[in-house]
Amino acid sequence: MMERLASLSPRAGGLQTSGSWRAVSGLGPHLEPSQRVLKLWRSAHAVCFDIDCTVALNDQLDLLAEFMGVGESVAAITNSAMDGTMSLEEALEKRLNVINCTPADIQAFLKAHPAESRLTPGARELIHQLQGRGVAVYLISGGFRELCLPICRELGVPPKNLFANRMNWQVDDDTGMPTKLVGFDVREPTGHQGGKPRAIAELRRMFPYETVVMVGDGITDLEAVQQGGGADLFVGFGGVVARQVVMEQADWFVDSLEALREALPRHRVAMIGSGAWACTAVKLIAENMASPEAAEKFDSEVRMWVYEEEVAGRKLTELINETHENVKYMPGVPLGANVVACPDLLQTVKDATILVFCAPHQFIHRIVKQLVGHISKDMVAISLTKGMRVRPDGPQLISELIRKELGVDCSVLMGANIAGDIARGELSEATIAYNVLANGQLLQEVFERAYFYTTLVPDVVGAEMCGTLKNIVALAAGFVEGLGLGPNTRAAIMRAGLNEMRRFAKALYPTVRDDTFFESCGVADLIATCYGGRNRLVAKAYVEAEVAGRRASFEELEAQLLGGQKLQGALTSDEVQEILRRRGWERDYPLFTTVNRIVKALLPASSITEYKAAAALHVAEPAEASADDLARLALGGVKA
Ligand SMILES: NC(=O)C1=CN([C@@H]2O[C@H](COP(=O)(O)OP(=O)(O)OC[C@H]3O[C@@H](n4cnc5c(N)ncnc54)[C@H](O)[C@@H]3O)[C@@H](O)[C@H]2O)C=CC1
Ligand SMILES: O=C(CO)COP(=O)(O)O
Repeated sequence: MMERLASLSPRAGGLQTSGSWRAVSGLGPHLEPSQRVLKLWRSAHAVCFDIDCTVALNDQLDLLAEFMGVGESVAAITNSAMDGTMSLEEALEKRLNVINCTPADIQAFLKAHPAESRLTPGARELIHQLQGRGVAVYLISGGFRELCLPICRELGVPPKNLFANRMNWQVDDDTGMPTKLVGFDVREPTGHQGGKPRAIAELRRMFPYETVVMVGDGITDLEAVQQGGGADLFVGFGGVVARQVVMEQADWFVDSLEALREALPRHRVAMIGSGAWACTAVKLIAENMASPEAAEKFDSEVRMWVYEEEVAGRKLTELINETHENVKYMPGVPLGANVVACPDLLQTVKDATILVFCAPHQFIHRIVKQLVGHISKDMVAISLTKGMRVRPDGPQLISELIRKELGVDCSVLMGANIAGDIARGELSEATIAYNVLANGQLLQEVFERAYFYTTLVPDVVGAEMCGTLKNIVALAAGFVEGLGLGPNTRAAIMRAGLNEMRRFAKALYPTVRDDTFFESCGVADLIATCYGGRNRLVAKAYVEAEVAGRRASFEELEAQLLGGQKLQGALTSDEVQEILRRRGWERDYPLFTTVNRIVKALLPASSITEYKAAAALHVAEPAEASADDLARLALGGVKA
């Protein structure tokens, strides 16, 4: 086919584009797409397909005519319309007159020619793949609904996305049943010249599609880019019939739908971070990307940015690439042979379409700054980092930072996700919070595993506030555990913590939804972290050291106990306290305030059980609380 097309020379002289709103792309045939064309195809928000001789192997009306024994005379009229030598209205009218069928004839025709036998090879797969990427697919046909609907259904396109003509029937006065074909409903845009651009303009009025592509074989499809408000790109299809005018004027001319499918980009995921959770998350992602079902949509390779360091005299990236294991942060867990560790941040994100941020929160700002100017605005970002930044003008969540600095949409994944347990395949759940539903759904495909359930919620800020603030409550839970107290006290502290989390989140961001606190990112993460996390572990050790008279700072304990992993709660406590202090809210959040006073060694850890009183004390910084206050607290003598 390609050889035949290549040998056809474009029509001599200028192309007829009378009244067109933009110049055609130049003399064709354009058998290879230009960069501009590829970009439009790959960024399409909606793709409109012609049916006859495009997604279907025949012209449906011609096939019906053949079935009715008037094939030749109707085919001649069809070709005149497709080549532009007869108006569409006139051709439709003439063809229907010649066919002159009854409803029973149509039923018999559909039975003799089931929709699946009429599909062009590759049509179903292409449409399925486009829909899987969140692209809206429409069928816009100059044919008739009666014949096109079964094709629409067979292709998985919702019937409401079909634009086509309707036959008019004479109705029997006695039975009320249709009996005889008497023309067509002229109110449908598709029954007229310029009907396809009009249908597209109507779609654009209803939906915010930035880029719309029309794919078809005929002159009426080409019109879609020649009139204002129509499509942005016209792909001529010559796999069934190659029409000279279409071949010459199409922005891109293909002879197989497979070529369009192959030109769709595959997503590529890059992970930024290589600690315990980053490694576990990359393992989940790599398992998904390596699966045969993902091959059409995703590149199997997942690059992981590693903050380079030496481990046993070797570079960590080299060790990971040799052993497929992060021997320092997640030893004994195979990450997947398709994970490639990379010490160069820009190299890691090159060609990526999905960026996963999972570095400890104190490093994110520096990382993001290095990425500015190297990230396409189409990139889909997600943050797994739990924490926030505090600037003089107020708090900034990590997703806000990413969105603002890089100009990309940023979702978050938060939940009860102790990294080591998930790495061993223990069932867990997570919340994916999105701003753009299509991005949330795409990210679900990236993360969801049989042992890792994900739920979508439309509250990014709420989910991220939950993930951030529960780290403070986990410190309180660790203090309680270190004091040797039982479940009642831990539950009391967790309940009070949840209450402060919710109030604080809503005070800062009134759009935060209460429901979010019942998702995995809310109460479930609070429970998991208060019973099993690193914040709890270090806080417990802090109390034990204090009780044993060997005071150790959080930094010392982090280094001693976590082997390079980072504690987020102590920093977050300082950051949140800064906001409370500036806004004069310290007494409204007594648990947060008391935890911070303990973290800063202004109060003993035992004051956690009297957090209301402890927060009400006047504790001036940097001077510590008075010896009297401390003594009273230690003895449990202070009342709220
Ligand atoms: N570990 C867990 O179970 C979970 C962690 N998270 C969150 O995920 C985020 C990342 O935590 P993990 O992956 O567990 O990391 P981690 O705490 O296990 O490891 C620390 C990471 O920081 C890197 N690092 C050290 N210095 C750095 C620097 N100057 N610049 C950049 N990176 C540097 C290290 O190379 C290492 O990859 C945190 O916000 C944490 O709260 C969320 C859910 C579960
Ligand atoms: O966020 C976590 C679990 O969901 C991990 O918490 P830690 O950092 O306290 O281990």
